[in-house]
Amino acid sequence: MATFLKKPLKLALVQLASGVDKTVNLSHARSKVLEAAKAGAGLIVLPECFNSPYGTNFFPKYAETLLPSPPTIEQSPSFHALSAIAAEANAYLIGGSIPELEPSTQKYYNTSLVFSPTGALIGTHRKTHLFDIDIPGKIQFKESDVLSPGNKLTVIDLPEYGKIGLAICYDIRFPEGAMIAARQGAFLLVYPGAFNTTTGPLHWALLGRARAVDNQSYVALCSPARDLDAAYHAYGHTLVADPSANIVSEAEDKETIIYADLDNDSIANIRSGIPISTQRRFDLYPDVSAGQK
Ligand SMILES: NC(=O)CC(=O)C(=O)O
Repeated sequence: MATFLKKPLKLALVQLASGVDKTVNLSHARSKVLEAAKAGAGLIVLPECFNSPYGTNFFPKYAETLLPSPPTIEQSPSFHALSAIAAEANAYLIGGSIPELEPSTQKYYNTSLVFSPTGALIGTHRKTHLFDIDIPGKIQFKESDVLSPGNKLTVIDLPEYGKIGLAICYDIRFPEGAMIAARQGAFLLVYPGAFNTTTGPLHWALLGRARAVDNQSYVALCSPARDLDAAYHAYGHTLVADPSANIVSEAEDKETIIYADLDNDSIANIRSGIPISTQRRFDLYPDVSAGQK
């Protein structure tokens, strides 16, 4: 039987309620991550923009400098908090995302930081597809007013478990990155995200299940809790889809932690029963994963 996930993994997704105070957000994230670790989670995920409100007017105010790495604590309190939390929890930690300012170019990014159980930085992802939408009478949002897009896809190796693909929110609407990660062996595709009360009911679970069925991998979507006093109303509904595209765990809109037990058999069985990964007709269409590393 093929191995994608080297040993069973308890995954925890923290649907965090964040506010305007970054220091409070960081210490609240710490307590929820430690709670998840106590429950046995080996990989813990925070939501998109977990240390700030979500909105283009907030990004410059909350942005931190991550390069050159490692930043000082003054340059990035969130980097240092996440590193310390991962080590204290003794778990892999995907730090949702934070607004980043790259000093040499003065460009802003929406960036995710991933830490090992020793607190070492093992990966970063800058949101590659910016959330620019206009649904008249419902929602207008233009991340590109402030943010620049990242220019790389991200696959990270968790040595004890295997590979994961990492992308942020709107990135999930573009299936190519997920397929590349899966074809490189990822057992899990993780999306810290903040859909809203218009696009969430329409597409959030559908996209999570779609990326799972396309790639026969686990998919994790981690949202902030909904705050009706905030300018942006996050959908919530943090969820995990299994490699057969069943939703195995899903939150409502309030703060909570959801868990899922991931195992290799669930991946290997569906891939052997419906072997789409070996049935592709690259003679009819290009192999989108060719040349990616
Ligand atoms: N917030 C996002 O990046 C994406 C989103 O809400 C959507 O695609 O819908």
